[in-house]
Amino acid sequence: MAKDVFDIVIIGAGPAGLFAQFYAGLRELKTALIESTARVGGQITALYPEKTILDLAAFIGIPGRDLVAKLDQQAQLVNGNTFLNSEVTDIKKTASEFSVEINHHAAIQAKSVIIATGHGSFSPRKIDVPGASEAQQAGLLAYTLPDLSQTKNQQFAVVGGGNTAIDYALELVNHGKQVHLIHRRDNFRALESSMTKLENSDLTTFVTPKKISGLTKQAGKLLIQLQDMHDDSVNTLLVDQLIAGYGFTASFETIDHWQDKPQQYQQGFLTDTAQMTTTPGLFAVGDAASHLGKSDLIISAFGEVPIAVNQAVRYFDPDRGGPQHSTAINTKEIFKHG
Ligand SMILES: Cc1cc2nc3c(=O)[nH]c(=O)nc-3n(C[C@H](O)[C@H](O)[C@H](O)COP(=O)(O)OP(=O)(O)OC[C@H]3O[C@@H](n4cnc5c(N)ncnc54)[C@H](O)[C@@H]3O)c2cc1C
Repeated sequence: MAKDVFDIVIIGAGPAGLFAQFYAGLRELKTALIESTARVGGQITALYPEKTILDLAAFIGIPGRDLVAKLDQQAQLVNGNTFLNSEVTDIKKTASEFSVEINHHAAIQAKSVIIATGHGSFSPRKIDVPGASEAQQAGLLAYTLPDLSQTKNQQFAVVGGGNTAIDYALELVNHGKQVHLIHRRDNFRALESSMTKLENSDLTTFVTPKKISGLTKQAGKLLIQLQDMHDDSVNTLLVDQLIAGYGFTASFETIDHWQDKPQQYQQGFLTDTAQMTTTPGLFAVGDAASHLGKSDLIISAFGEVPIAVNQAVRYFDPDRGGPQHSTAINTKEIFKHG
């Protein structure tokens, strides 16, 4: 990771963090967007990508995944650095800067920080069966997709019945991989068009209604014991890798260990009208920001972002002035591809 000092480090790439990166780009700020998971979109990506969001100004309903795609596309118009699989494990304030620790080792320096962590870091729901931790250590069980360019002629199993599992299975099929989709029920709770694609693909085998009862390493592969949900009969399946797609849970545990953690209020950090927390230079937006009357809605996050970014500039560069209206911005100068 670069040793430069960023103008703003944005923690969390949910809707608030993604929009913050774009807006900060409009102000030509040097930003790093740090996200603990492998994917952007926060709660929308993790919990409800297929739901139609109805309460956003100007959209007569937009599916969650389409909103995330648009936010991501917009953030990529400007210069900004994005680091996925990177959890902020500590924040320390020095005399003039913030030191933001990533994954317990590397630290980056910033003049200001915007916390957009929602209700905490997402971590995958784990499989709790005999042999699971040994299989994970051996690289035969994973909770996110592997680098698919490195996998040739491999057989995968995906377990789970919701969006996460279906997204993983579809991604594998789209890369030409054989997928055994294991679920304890015959029905899946996922986007219909994704299910249709999987059902129409020769690469998918549905293994239902079955639950995994054990995992065993066998000559570099993984032997999955499967128990039938109707008659309890057991059979096995041998694959190169099992990907568990049980979804994610959010936790404040990591944030609770930050050294310069600002004062908390309800489920977030107490913010003033400048979106500043109780630590000067440390701002919060979206679900991570809390004050009397706050609504945890995407539209509220979008409104808080310009306030936080503009006040961050005022914090580290009081003479700079601004902001200007976006109509006065020369996109040829600011957008990466004019
Ligand atoms: C089922 C459901 C339906 C909803 N429907 C609607 C709706 O219709 N309309 C609406 O307006 N709102 C809706 N919401 C609420 C909306 O999703 C949230 O208000 C919104 O996601 C908040 O965005 P955010 O960017 O602040 O946080 P999040 O979306 O929570 O994103 C936070 C990101 O920060 C990351 N992160 C956390 N801690 C760290 C760390 N230490 N280091 C690095 N990264 C970290 C997380 O992994 C996550 O990606 C719904 C919520 C749920 C659960």
